[in-house]
Amino acid sequence: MLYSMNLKISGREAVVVGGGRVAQRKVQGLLYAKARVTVISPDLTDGLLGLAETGQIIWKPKHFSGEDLEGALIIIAATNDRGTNLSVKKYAAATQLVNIADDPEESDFQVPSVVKRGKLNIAVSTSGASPILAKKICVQLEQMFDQQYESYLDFLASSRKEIKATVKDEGAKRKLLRELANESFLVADQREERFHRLLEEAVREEGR
Ligand SMILES: C[C@@]1(CC(=O)O)C2=NC(=C\c3[nH]c(c(CCC(=O)O)c3CC(=O)O)Cc3[nH]c(c(CC(=O)O)c3CCC(=O)O)/C=C3\N/C(=C\2)[C@@H](CCC(=O)O)[C@]3(C)CC(=O)O)/[C@H]1CCC(=O)O
Ligand SMILES: NC(=O)c1ccc[n+]([C@@H]2O[C@H](COP(=O)([O-])OP(=O)(O)OC[C@H]3O[C@@H](n4cnc5c(N)ncnc54)[C@H](O)[C@@H]3O)[C@@H](O)[C@H]2O)c1
Repeated sequence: MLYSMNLKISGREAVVVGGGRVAQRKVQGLLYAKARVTVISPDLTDGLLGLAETGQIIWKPKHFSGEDLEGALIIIAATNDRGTNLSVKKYAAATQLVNIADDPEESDFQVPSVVKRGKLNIAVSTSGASPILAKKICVQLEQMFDQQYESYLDFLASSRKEIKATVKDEGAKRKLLRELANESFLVADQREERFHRLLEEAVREEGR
């Protein structure tokens, strides 16, 4: 069974072995999360070459060897050579997290398909059964959770902060937080005013 978590990898070292289409997709995800990415491969896709030329990734133009993994938290083996991919796993320390592009069973983690709406992050995994289905489900979720969720989550984050700072009573706090998760707050129109009215009411009740 897989354990789901959202890793904070900003500033951490990631090594990607291979410079093809799959490597490029994984590198884009790692850069989005602000990891420091090094790619080990004799060649690169045009996309990866652009990232190397602009200093967004470090490129070591060579075939893989064990010392390439030093200092990495996350390692992705994405070459088209099965023997190389398996030897990446063999050379990695037990404390390093390895993903093997052609071997879900031997991987320490699998990369899910993801829908991002600002702070909302929906990850879908089929545990390697069908990455294509995972993608398809995400396309459906994109319809269900549209663009307005981005500002909705910003609103929820800031109002939650305000509630935690102002309301002392745990019951009243929970009631307010539940209320904001109500669909009627999804639409931006007048939600700030509505929220502040509810907040004032809760504070007034507490003062009685
Ligand atoms: C979700 C996504 C994330 C990402 O890679 O970023 C992802 N694969 C995506 C796409 C995709 N994968 C494949 C095709 C070509 C299909 C075709 O056309 O033939 C396409 C489509 C394309 O490339 O466009 C084929 C494939 N995939 C794996 C193998 C090896 C094997 O299974 O042995 C093979 C070759 C054998 C085969 O064909 O089955 C293995 C894995 N792929 C996973 C994730 C992990 C399981 C996730 C899960 O189960 O949910 C896992 C286990 C490991 C990992 O990579 O972490 C991403 C969608 C991105 C998005 O959402 O936009
Ligand atoms: N996990 C996934 O999402 C997924 C999706 C599709 C395919 N795959 C599998 O991933 C693998 C890679 O697919 P691709 O389309 O990116 O292949 P690709 O042929 O486009 O790229 C392979 C890259 O690996 C490099 N490489 C080969 N041997 C190397 C070595 N010894 N050291 C360093 N780099 C080396 C090549 O130079 C090339 O840059 C394939 O095995 C494929 O079956 C995985």
